[in-house]
Amino acid sequence: MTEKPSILIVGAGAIGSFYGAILKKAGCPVDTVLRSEYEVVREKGIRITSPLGDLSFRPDHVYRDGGTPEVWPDYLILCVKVLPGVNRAELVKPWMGPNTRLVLIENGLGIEQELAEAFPENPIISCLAFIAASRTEPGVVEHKAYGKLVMGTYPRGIDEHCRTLSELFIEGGIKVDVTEAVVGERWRKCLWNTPFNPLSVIANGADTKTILDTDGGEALIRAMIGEVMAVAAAEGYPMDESLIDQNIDGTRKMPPYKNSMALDYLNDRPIERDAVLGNVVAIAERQGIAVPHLNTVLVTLKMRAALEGRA
Ligand SMILES: NC(=O)C1=CN([C@@H]2O[C@H](COP(=O)(O)OP(=O)(O)OC[C@H]3O[C@@H](n4cnc5c(N)ncnc54)[C@H](OP(=O)(O)O)[C@@H]3O)[C@@H](O)[C@H]2O)C=CC1
Ligand SMILES: CC(C)(CO)C(=O)C(=O)O
Repeated sequence: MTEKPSILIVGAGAIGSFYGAILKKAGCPVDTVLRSEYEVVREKGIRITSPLGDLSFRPDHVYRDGGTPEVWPDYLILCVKVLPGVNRAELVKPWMGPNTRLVLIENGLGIEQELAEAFPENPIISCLAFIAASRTEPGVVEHKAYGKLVMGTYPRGIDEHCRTLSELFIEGGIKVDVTEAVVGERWRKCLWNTPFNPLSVIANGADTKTILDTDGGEALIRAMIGEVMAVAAAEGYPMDESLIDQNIDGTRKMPPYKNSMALDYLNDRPIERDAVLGNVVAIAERQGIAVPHLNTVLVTLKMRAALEGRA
């Protein structure tokens, strides 16, 4: 049997724990770097309930944030929230070896560049997760549904490292689409996240059904998707208008759903406002594209943050 690549998860919350468990199922050695959950995971491992079965596992090594690795991992998978004030390059630096491939499973747009600049010699694989999962208590994750990954080499292409990792995820039991144009796929995913995630926060943690069924809600979402599309097109990623209907129809078919940003808001955690919305508005400004709905939502969220002392 050939030896499987070693994996190190930095940020083993809902997403890191779930995809770490999938790679563990595929036979990879999986280590984790933890902050607040270090003690509990060292003692009890990571517990994951899932429609795929019990995915609980014990990481081969549990490191504490600020530690140093015994060996460089083949793949470092970064799954922390993308937040202002969190320097992700500094966070992963102690764990990156000369041959480590850096894998991002995080939401947002324009989130790879700073890492590509910090680690110009290391291949970067960018992934989009289509999944409903949340941490319910320290070291415990509930995977509710879905789980597909879309992944590609950043900034474009599909290299051998990306191919190998995608095959391991598939072996572990999830669906994967590999793409030559992962940045375009980020824009496609933002058609959903950029309207729904921030709006759910303004609407006090509203789920998808409440957002779409409220008088004017669907129209607002459609307008916001249209604005994201216009910015994407200006950046060289034109998309078919039919994607607006597809996003609305697909969301209506799901049970009422609270996205990851709504859950962060409801649990009094910082939200990924700039990764998901602010960066899109900044690109729109650079491109000279008017995005009045996106801008209104962004400014409103900034006001809320100012009131909460988080600006
Ligand atoms: N949950 C979901 O359903 C989906 C999430 N996503 C995206 O996936 C990404 C991860 O989200 P999710 O897993 O839900 O977030 P979680 O909050 O569940 O997990 C983030 C993890 O990062 C850890 N972390 C933060 N800083 C450090 C540090 N310095 N050292 C070690 N660990 C650290 C946190 O630890 P601590 O507890 O100490 O803060 C936590 O375990 C986000 O970009 C999100 O938008 C995408 C699709 C769906
Ligand atoms: C698309 C969705 C809703 C789940 O994959 C997500 O990205 C989120 O919860 O932020």
